[in-house]
Amino acid sequence: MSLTCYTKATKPFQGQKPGTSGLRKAVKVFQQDHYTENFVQCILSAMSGGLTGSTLVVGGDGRYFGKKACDTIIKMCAGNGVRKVIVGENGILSTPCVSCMIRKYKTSGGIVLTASHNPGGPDADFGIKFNISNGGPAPDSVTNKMYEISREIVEYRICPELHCDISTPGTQQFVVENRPFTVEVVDSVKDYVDYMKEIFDFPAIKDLITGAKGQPLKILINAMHGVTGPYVKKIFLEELGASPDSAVNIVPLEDFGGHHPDPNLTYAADLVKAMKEGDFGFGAAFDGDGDRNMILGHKAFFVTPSDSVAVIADNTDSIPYFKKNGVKGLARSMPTGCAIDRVAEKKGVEVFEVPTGWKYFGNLMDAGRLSICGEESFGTGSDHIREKDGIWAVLAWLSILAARNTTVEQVLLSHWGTYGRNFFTRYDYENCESGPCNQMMSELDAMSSDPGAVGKEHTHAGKTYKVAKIDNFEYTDPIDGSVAKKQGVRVLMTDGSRFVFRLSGTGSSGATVRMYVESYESDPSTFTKDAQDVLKPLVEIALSVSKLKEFTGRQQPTVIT
Ligand SMILES: O=P(O)(O)OC[C@H]1O[C@H](O)[C@H](O)[C@@H](O)[C@@H]1O
Ligand SMILES: [Mg+2]
Repeated sequence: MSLTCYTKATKPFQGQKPGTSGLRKAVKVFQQDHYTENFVQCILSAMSGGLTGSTLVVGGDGRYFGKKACDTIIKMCAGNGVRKVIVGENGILSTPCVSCMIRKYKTSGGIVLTASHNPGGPDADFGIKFNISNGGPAPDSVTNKMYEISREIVEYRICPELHCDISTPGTQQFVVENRPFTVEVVDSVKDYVDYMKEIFDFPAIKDLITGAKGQPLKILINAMHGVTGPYVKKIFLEELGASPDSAVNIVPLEDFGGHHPDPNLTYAADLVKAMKEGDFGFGAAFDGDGDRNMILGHKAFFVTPSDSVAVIADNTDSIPYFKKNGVKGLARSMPTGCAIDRVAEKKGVEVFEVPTGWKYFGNLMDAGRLSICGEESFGTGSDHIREKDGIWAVLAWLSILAARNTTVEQVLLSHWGTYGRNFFTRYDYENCESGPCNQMMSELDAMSSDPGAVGKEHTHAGKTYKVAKIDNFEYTDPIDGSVAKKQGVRVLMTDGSRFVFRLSGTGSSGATVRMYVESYESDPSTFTKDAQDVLKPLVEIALSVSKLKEFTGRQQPTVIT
């Protein structure tokens, strides 16, 4: 029997503009009649190359509304002439896994159902993101096209009679308007786990964890009730032989147990506490969709994401993938601490500074100029896929510990001994009023064209910094020449210290201000100092230059990293 498709009349919704990582809004917004359908139609209509004969990967982090959205997407793919949809069992696929599968099966792209690290549940957030055929988030050219379409949309195509069961792996064949249409429900973890086994030396990591060659390394992995739970279970417990108490919160929940599934010192406080109290040598947490990670050592020794990527880049000889493919270039997002730049210099490879957002790394990777990159926002990854990858980062760290037979803290101390330490901190002011924050940003922006601001000295608690340059970061992609403007105001000091202000692109309501502060120290006696103490004078100067407290009305940040 051939199923019938329908063209449904609709009207544009305001604000269907994909942000840094897709369209993120409250679940209630997505639940409005036609809202989700409109946006899915925009994705499908914006796909270059057309849909006939195409295959798409669909899956997400298991948050509330994910299954409903999967069902809608499958029906609309059928209605729009897509040939095949590959969907994770129960709609579950981590973001790195979607990227991996798009590349492995050479599909036209994929749709990821996640609001990443934002809370989930009926009163929380949902999100839809489109990834292109290289496996990475759609670039601005594509998301702008989606947005243009969303402003003029009058109809969408759907096959409402198509009922498919995504709860068990297997292939389901349909005939839709006399065309074949296939839905393949796949095991959520298999392709990803197979790939990790190619990239890393699993037996070496297993020896480390089980103590085959000495003391076992006790690890504690906290999946924060996000999508990584099944991946953690398979990889760390089953493949690498970690004991059952090594993994917690590994059952994905639609509301992440009511928490923010965000691996930082505030929202992953239970991991920090357990690491402080227990005798674990290594701890890690991931965000809702599995692309972010936080790494901790014994007694909750904190590895900043900016240092984490630099350490991985410095130790590629511990990872078979890089031994095989070499390291072509390194990169970080602009606000990320500059530790990796020093590694690139020593290794004699290119280093790139891109705007915030993983999508900016994709072209460089596709052009064979970038192997390892990271962001201060707990994102670390490589050109093995086109998303950042939390579990990959943990396996990279465990590979380094296995090869060097040492601790997390010792790895950092020896890294700083070689390169010096880039002290880094980030202050977040979440959910502020948008108007005053925009005003603050435009006043900061105005300073970049004020010649009087450069050369000015700022002093706090006996420390003086002299402004060398102020700009609003602009990036020209070396591969396709596209330009991203106004990516954050940077105040650069003559000694290489700096602070940066930008507004978050991932919040779902109000404005979140991010302030990033960094200073470089080469004196070994400073290396073990607390970053907050070392950076305090510059933090105070940044607060006073920006008049942040006046604009936001906030005396304290919501989160300090
Ligand atoms: O815009 P923000 O809230 O600072 O978030 C920035 C981050 O958002 C997501 O996680 C993106 O995948 C990252 O690439 C980006 O760094
Ligand atoms: Mg994420």
